[in-house]
Amino acid sequence: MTVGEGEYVTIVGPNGAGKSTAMKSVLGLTTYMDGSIALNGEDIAGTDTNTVVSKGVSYVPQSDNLFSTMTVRENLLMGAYSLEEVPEDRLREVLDRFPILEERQMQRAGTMSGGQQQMIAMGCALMVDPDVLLLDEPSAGLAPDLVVDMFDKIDEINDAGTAILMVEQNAKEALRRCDRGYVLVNGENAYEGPGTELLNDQEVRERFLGG
Ligand SMILES: Nc1ncnc2c1ncn2[C@@H]1O[C@H](COP(=O)(O)OP(=O)(O)OP(=O)(O)O)[C@@H](O)[C@H]1O
Repeated sequence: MTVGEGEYVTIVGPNGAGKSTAMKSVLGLTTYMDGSIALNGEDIAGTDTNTVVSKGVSYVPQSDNLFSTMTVRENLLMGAYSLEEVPEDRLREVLDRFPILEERQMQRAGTMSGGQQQMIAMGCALMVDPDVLLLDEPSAGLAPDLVVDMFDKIDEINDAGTAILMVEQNAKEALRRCDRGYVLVNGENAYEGPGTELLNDQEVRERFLGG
């Protein structure tokens, strides 16, 4: 799989295909037996997570992606934990990107709605101003109208220049929004191509998109 500069790439596929594992492998959060991982041409296989983040890759896990007893502001500052200094201007940019987080800065993260919690997690990941943002099922568990808001937010982040690699169960919407997509099956790329091409491919539709 590749993600180009500023590109928006989606991975879809059945449960257990290895989508989350692929992301965790990039971040050094799991072990793997084969394959290679490169960032800007540099081999980063086996690199520890902090170093991968410092090289411009950030990640929002599917669950357990925030500190529920800490405030929104504290959570965002934790996103910058790996940096030597808390970048005040970056905090400002993240709060501007998510106005609800600015309003609720002093609220405990665990008391906020599912959609808002997902925004906190995304805000945390953006604190390091990543070149590539990895998102594992950002729309999981959200009400349909919030799903649209979430995808709009991701579009905005991508439009601002951050490349996106996103795993999504909401496959049709994800493929509609992205530049390119992969359909992962049993740990292998079964199909790949521009999102709209996959969306219109009859075989992909029948096998993975519910017709
Ligand atoms: N290439 C692989 N080789 C061996 N085991 C793998 C591989 N990819 C994934 N697995 C194992 O398969 C299981 C499911 O993988 P993973 O959670 O990445 O799937 P997923 O596509 O993200 O599924 P879900 O949609 O349910 O989250 C995990 O236990 C993982 O360790």
